[in-house]
Amino acid sequence: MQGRFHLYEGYPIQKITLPMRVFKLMGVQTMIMTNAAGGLNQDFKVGDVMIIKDHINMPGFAGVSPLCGPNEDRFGVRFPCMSDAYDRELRGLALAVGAELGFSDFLKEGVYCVLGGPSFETIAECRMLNRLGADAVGMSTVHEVIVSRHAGMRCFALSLISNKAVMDYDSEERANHEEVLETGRLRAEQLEKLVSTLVGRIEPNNNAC
Ligand SMILES: O=P(O)(O)O[C@H]1O[C@H](CO)[C@@H](O)[C@H]1O
Ligand code: HPA
Repeated sequence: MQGRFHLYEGYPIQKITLPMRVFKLMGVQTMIMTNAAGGLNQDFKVGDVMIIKDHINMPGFAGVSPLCGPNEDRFGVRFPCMSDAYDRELRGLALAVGAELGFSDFLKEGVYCVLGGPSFETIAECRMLNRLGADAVGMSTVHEVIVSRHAGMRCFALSLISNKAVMDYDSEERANHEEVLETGRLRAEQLEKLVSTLVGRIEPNNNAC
């Protein structure tokens, strides 16, 4: 996909995730997703690339899920498991490929938390999310992962740490979209190399539904 839809754009969550079901019907077995995210983990630097190992679905806590409504049995079960949402094998492969490409310095692993946006987080919210176990925060991806997993596709996702979440009341830093876009431009070529090399190494998913 060239870009994606977001909750904050006003789309119903089922429309945001419709492309995943289209991919499933096209025979796609593995979903690779990328996003830009604010770094909550104090060890992360702007420009780091975080392999997502798990997520915290904040909108889900409030009953906002792309799977709300009658279950589409054609795609998956009513109550899909999410404890293995981000494929362990693909995460390992990405770390290995990243090391081969000399990217280990900026390749990390962590937990992504999705919020609705479009406002960036307050300082208190960033502190809370970090204490809850999130390493990065953003406004996308998790809904797509949930629908992909429901449909039995494997998921792999990367967050580019485009900015550091502001955690300190004395800080002069302010989250802004220009910085997000600029960091994206700086890492674009390396991210492309990482993803294309990874794709070349992925074996077909023989366990796919
Ligand atoms: O998650 P993606 O779409 O990469 O973009 C992230 O960057 C934008 C904010 O700068 C938001 O859309 C947020 O979700
Ligand atoms: N917060 C939420 N979403 C984001 C951020 C952030 O700091 N950076 C990029 N997307």
